[in-house]
Amino acid sequence: MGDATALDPLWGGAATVTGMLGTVVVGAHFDHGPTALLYRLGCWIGAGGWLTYTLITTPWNLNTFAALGVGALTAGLLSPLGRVTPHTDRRPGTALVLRQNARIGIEWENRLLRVCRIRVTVTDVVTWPTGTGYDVQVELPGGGVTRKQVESYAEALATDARLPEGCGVEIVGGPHRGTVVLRVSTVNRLAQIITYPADYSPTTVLEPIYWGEYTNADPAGALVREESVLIAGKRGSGKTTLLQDASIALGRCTDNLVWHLDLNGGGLTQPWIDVWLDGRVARCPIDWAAPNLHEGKLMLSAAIAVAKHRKASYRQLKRAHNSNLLPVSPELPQITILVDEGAQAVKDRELESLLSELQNIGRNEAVNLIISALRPTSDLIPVNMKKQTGVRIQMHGPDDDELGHMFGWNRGICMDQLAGKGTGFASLDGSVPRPFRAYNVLPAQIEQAALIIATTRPDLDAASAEAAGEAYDTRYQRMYAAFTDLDTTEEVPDPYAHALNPGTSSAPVPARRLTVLPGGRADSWADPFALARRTSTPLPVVSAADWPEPRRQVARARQLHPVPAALQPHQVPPIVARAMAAFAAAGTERLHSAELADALGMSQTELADALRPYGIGPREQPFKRRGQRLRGYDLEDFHTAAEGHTPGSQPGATPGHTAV
Ligand SMILES: Nc1ncnc2c1ncn2[C@@H]1O[C@H](COP(=O)(O)OP(=O)(O)OP(=O)(O)O)[C@@H](O)[C@H]1O
Repeated sequence: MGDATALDPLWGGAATVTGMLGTVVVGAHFDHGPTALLYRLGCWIGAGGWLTYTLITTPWNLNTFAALGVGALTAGLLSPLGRVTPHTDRRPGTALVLRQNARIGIEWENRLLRVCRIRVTVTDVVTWPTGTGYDVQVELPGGGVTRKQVESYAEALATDARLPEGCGVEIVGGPHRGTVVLRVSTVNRLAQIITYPADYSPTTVLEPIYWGEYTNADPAGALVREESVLIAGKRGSGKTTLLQDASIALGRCTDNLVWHLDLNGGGLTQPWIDVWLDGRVARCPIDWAAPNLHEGKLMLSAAIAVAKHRKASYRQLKRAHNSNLLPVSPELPQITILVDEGAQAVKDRELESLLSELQNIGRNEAVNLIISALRPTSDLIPVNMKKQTGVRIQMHGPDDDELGHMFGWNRGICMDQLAGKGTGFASLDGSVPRPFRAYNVLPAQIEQAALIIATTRPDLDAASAEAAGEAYDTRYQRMYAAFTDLDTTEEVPDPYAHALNPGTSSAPVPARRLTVLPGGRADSWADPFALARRTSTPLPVVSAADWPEPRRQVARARQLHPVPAALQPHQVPPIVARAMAAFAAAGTERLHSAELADALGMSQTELADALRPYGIGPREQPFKRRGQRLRGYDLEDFHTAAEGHTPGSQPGATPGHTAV
């Protein structure tokens, strides 16, 4: 046939070799397995050999046709061998796992036998999507081996596995009590600083709030509708930063009010309320802040009064909702008191008993506590307070003992698993403590959040405000004085006294001097409200921006950000609040129309239509952003609308603005 076609028989050999090589390469790439590979190679050899032979001789005789027929028949009969089936790998145990994880499974079975003397079966190995570790699911043997036994070996297992510094093995429950999941981190994600995600959009306290990330990048947080939180850590370990994370997360909840109790001079609160003191927002983002002992007692007494009042007054509401738990809402918000440096607070016996009483009675009535302390020991946190706390957090420090004091002993955790400031262990309702990193948050970001939260946070329901009494009504005057470095014993002139009480002169407000009486249970000592009533004249509730400037340069800020004359309770329309959140997320005060529309998931026309009723429209003058000169929106217009809007009011169009 070679003569007839003028083809050299070498081409037959070349085609055979090329086909075989191709089969090997493709087979290796797709992991076809040895049987399929041998079958395919056999086919190439048979077909290639026949072709070469016929090129040398001729196909036109009975022998070559018989050989062709026998070859084709054999290939057909053996064809099932050439079928490619998905590759599986059977490991010791019952389950099938992917081949790259099989080795890990066998390693961990051997390790558990070596370190814990427990013969387990690995049933699954799942690599984390972040690539920073993996979960090993193991089946415990029968005969009384428990999860707790494995837990106590967590540190030894991490050492045996030669995990990098800062990485560890967490032992958590599996689908049933006979299984355990070992969460093995292989990259020290805790060593990476994570900033608070710039999302200040409205949310609810009925869902968990988040303050950081676990090692596998899951969000770290807790549901704080009912559970109180205890955060312990040495100085500089990141407690205040964590409380700031919680303040942002809770501030975003439209059914929660944040109160701060910081006896170290109010450092926790200051970055929040500067925007209010400077007159940039009409409402204080933090509903009440107590920077000293006297104010702290007023606050806690008011909180207890609210809780007791709610217990008695909202029975019908609970019945209507068929719920034992007070149904919180923007009209009936939870109050969460964040106490920075609780040790200072519990040094004072009266404050301590107020805190304890509130913690005992406030759960159902949605008056909750988040407390930080230097140590989780009974000298700094009363035993009962710790016992009543469902969410416990211990920040990083040099002493492993602190973990024992906080979570109990032999939990298989150690400080080596953490990575310094801002990292800690969190345990929710007695669960195995998990290492996490708290979001880092800097003052500029708190200010951004404060601008939004000042407009989206709820007001205390009227009934609770009445129960909280005069101390609550007049809190802003005292906060203003305390946070602008005014001496609270100084006389603060009241510019509204004359206007509100015609016929009287603009009398100065008497100094507030509260005497705190020592000793006894909360109900045995003097009512701080009565003291406050005796020593202070009631003042109207007004915006800080309307008060006389004390020692701050607020005039310039007021010129830049004029605020309405009086502080009126009002609600910000959701579209305005969402847009403000988009500005904050973008970290800018001006956004092009397309950018804002994209951020809100609307078309530009829909956006313009939605904002028009509030008098907001794109600015006439285009502005440059990211190299493009286009028309867009200015945050200032949203602030004006947010501050000016009251329910039922008819907002008019802002002069100078036109719709898209
Ligand atoms: N989550 C974090 N990420 C990165 N750095 C952090 C984090 N938390 C805290 N830090 C760093 O640690 C420093 C101290 O933090 P912070 O003031 O929150 O600690 P603290 O425990 O409240 O201290 P103190 O008890 O002295 O008030 C911060 O200035 C910051 O540099």
